Amino acid sequence: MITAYDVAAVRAAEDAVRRTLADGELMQRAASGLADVAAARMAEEDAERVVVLAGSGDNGGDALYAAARLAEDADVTAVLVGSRAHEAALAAAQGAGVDVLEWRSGVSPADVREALASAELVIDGILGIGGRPGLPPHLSDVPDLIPEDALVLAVDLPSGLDPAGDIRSDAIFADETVTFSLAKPVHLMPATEQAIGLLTVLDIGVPDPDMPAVQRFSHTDVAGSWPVPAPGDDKYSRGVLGVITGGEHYTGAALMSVTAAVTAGVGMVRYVGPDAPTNLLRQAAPEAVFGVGRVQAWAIGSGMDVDDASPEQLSAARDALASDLPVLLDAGGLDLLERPRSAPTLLTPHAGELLRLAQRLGIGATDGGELAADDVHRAPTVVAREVADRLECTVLVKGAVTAVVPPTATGQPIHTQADGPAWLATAGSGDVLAGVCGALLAAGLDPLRAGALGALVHGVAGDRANPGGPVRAMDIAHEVGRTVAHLLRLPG
Ligand SMILES: NC(=O)C1=CN([C@@H]2O[C@H](COP(=O)(O)OP(=O)(O)OC[C@H]3O[C@@H](n4cnc5c(N)ncnc54)[C@H](OP(=O)(O)O)[C@@H]3O)[C@@H](O)[C@H]2O)[C@@H](O)CC1
Ligand SMILES: Nc1ncnc2c1ncn2[C@@H]1O[C@H](COP(=O)(O)OP(=O)(O)O)[C@@H](O)[C@H]1O
Repeated sequence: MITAYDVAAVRAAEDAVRRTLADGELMQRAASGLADVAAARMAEEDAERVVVLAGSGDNGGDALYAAARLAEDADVTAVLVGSRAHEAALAAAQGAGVDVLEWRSGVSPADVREALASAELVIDGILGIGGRPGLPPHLSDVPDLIPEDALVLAVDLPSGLDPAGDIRSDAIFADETVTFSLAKPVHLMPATEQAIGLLTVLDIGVPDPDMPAVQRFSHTDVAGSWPVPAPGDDKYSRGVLGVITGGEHYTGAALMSVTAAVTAGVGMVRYVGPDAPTNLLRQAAPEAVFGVGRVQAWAIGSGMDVDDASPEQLSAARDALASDLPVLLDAGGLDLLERPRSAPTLLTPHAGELLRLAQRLGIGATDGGELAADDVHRAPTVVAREVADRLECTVLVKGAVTAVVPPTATGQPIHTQADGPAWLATAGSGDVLAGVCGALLAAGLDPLRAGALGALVHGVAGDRANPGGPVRAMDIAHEVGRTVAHLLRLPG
């Protein structure tokens, strides 16, 4: 399990350790680890010219101490970009022969532009966990001044990112981020992760706080979490999933969700839908049985328009929502949930569906205006959290980084997964995800685990279905069973 802790918990853990150490020792550990990583990358890339961007806080201090260490073997320039600089670290850098330039405000000075233009490695120590989202205004063109082929190493986090990972903002994009002992939400959240690059966590001796803020399953966690049948199991004890998806128009959604549930290893699927998808399924997914019956969980709504759904589908969906069984709601099914349920409930919207759902619930933008697509794009997990709190259910927001957000009152961490290639953005891919997560709900997993493990397996299956190339949704569905077998075999 990969785990991240919120900034307040990280600071408290660091403070507790710092009190037991000599003054400045923790920063020395951070700087020395950072310099080792930088030196290793320079050796790999045959790079000699380093530019260190150093801000006002301790993040700049880490970067300047690392600059001092690197100056023994490389040509190092430090650019002071904040209103102040960490005094002792600056003195160390100067003492080691680092060339120091200043860019404290206004447009970039010519000597800074020149240094950056010839940099082979740029160390970004402008802002760390004390940063507010967005680059300081005078530094907004820093990303454009860094040469395309220079390696960018961020200290703790790429400057400009929201340390809490809630809000998307202008930031430096790193090839690698070196953080210290503990990952923070910024490293794992959908609004920020894409700027992190490779994440390297260096141990500087800070122990894990009690409560994580974000968790992520690794591939090797699947073996301990996936429902594996025991000799005494039968198809009913393994879990029957009721599937109410597709319709006369979106027949394929029924096929993809049912196929994925079957290949994910559900005990049995009962499909409820009109003639066209039913006839298709009789041919293409003969494992399914048809009509309402006893189930352990429901997956409702993929490719199902509430205005167009069959009366049998609508009545089965309403009965499911009124029952005490776990329910997954996707796509059109999201329109059916009007109030909190007492049973486990997992919503699986993409960004557009999340916007529609939030608007229907009267959730506004932070400035008090009407919520718009851009608000969801900027802060997907913040909107998902509002929906989760109001409907007392778990909300899985799909994307390159998929986040599974429980209601605040549960005190559970958010889960995020980023296991699949962008080729997964293809019609029907979400229907497959609904089938996999539904199978896990039917097996008795809670919505948070069902959503996170489902997203992991869906992503890995998408990759394995055609490594490095395009993938069609049905191929993801067909790959799910083999993917589960592959993941279950991984050594722990
Ligand atoms: N804690 C530990 O034990 C260890 C910590 N370590 C390191 O310390 C780092 C945290 O250091 P930190 O707390 O000094 O915060 P940091 O991010 O460097 O500077 C924030 C300052 O910048 C400013 N500012 C903020 N946002 C801004 C913006 N958008 N635009 C413009 N200015 C902005 C703001 O100043 P203000 O504007 O409020 O006056 C604030 O004071 C951490 O990431 C890690 O690298 C390691 O050494 C290991 C041990
Ligand atoms: N850029 C991306 N990288 C990786 N996965 C993605 C990306 N974009 C979308 N996905 C995944 O593809 C699936 C798309 O689901 P969805 O939008 O509901 O498609 P549909 O409604 O056509 O079935 C989701 O699982 C999502 O996480």
